[in-house]
Amino acid sequence: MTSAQDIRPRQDELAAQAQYFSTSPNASFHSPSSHGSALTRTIPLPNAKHLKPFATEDIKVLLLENVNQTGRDILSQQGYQVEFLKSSLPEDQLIEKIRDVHVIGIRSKTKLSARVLKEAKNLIVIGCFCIGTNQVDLQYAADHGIAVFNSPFSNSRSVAELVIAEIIVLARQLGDRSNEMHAGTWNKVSNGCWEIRGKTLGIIGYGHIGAQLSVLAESMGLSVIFYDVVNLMALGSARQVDSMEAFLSEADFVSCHVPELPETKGMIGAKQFEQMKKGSYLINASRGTVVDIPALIDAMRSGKIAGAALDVYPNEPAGNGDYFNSELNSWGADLRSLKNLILSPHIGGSTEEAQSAIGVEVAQALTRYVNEGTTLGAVNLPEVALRSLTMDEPDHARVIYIHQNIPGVLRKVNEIIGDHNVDKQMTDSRGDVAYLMADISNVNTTQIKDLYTSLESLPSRIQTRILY
Ligand SMILES: NC(=O)C1=CN([C@@H]2O[C@H](COP(=O)(O)OP(=O)(O)OC[C@H]3O[C@@H](n4cnc5c(N)ncnc54)[C@H](O)[C@@H]3O)[C@@H](O)[C@H]2O)C=CC1
Ligand SMILES: O=C(O)C(=O)COP(=O)(O)O
Repeated sequence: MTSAQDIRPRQDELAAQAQYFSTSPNASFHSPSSHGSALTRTIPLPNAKHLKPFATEDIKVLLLENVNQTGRDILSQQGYQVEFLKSSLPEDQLIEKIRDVHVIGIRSKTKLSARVLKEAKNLIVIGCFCIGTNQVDLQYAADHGIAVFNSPFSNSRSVAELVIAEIIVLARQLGDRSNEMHAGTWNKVSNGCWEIRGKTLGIIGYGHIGAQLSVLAESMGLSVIFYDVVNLMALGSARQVDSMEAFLSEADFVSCHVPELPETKGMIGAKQFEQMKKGSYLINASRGTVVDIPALIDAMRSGKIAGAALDVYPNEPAGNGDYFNSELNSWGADLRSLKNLILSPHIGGSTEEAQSAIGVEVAQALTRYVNEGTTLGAVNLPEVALRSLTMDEPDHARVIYIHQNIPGVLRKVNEIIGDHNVDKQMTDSRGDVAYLMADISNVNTTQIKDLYTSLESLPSRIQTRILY
């Protein structure tokens, strides 16, 4: 039986490893072949039940934006050092903190730009505890061997349910009536208030959220049409409309569910409001940049649009209690003055169910990546996995080699590892970056160090890790 003590490396082993790897190349982070030495430390863990590449207590994790307790627990139980903050950080503070950490967990607010990631010398993986990954420079991360994971659908239902609520609230001007009652005014009206039965909901972006919304809306008597750049199977009686103009002219409610992309920025602007039905409604719970807010304000003031619900904004405050101000957004005050406009603080995915599931899903992906190198579900690297290495055999090692996707690399890598018995190997590429994982046997510690040095010296190298 292996005791908990057995799976920790001895202090003298740690010291020897640290010394060995402190001599590894440590040039500037700009070069793909120059990640910090902490990434490539190989700590032997004989008899460990699960493969652990580092002394787990060396792994530093920074969690921002109030990541759910479920995720915090999973990471802490690994023995990692977990620092948890409730809000996001201003860029200068983020840069200070990110320098140190191997793992960062964020939600939709924290921008991990190339400028920030350039400072992240020890970072091997980013967990987006949300769906969207537009806040991360995915290409920069891939080019530097930093994997990015997200939770592709754990909060989709929560968003769809919120939108259903908003459709009814807008149709009945319920937000305004509630505000009036809070202010002490009784204002019983039916003018401009409608049932949703028989009306048409137009969904832009028929992905995970759009499709959930479609099913819920039909069950409440709405007809559903959708617009998407991809030809998709319509659920129930929903119908895809190919032209945006035809789509907009038919819908009573338009709800946006596209990712933030160059093509979706400002996709609903003055021209699109012009094409919408008079008295129709707009809902945006996707990303703040998708809707041109000054154009929305104009369309609502003119009476073209009878109501709108916004959950997301081009600039969002860093944390709870912060002022949703007009200094950040010149139109902030104008928005707050409009009638039948629901403003919510980016809560589409904020339910207990969604956050708890996301915490588990992303924390597990991070743990698998750190401990085993598995990239299944990564959004910016090729997806590679091998069945678990049996640690009962101490002469086994797992080689993880992230490299530029150029001709001749595999031949060179296999020349290096080919002196040993390669039990299994998998390699895949995505754009300019390739990921190789190989389990080798009949290899001792000295040979592993030689392997590491040889792999590091290849010009194609982005990152080498050897787990044993
Ligand atoms: N308010 C909130 O709290 C939340 C917001 N979101 C946002 O919602 C977005 C959508 O989420 P999912 O449905 O999971 O994404 P998804 O990737 O499953 O679906 C997006 C759909 O949009 C389509 N699309 C892409 N570009 C388009 C374009 N130019 N025109 C028309 N359609 C286009 C895609 O083909 C796809 O079918 C996320 O990217 C995220 O930004 C997600 C979760 C929570
Ligand atoms: O999942 C997403 O993409 C969201 O927009 C939800 O973001 P949040 O986790 O609430 O910051």
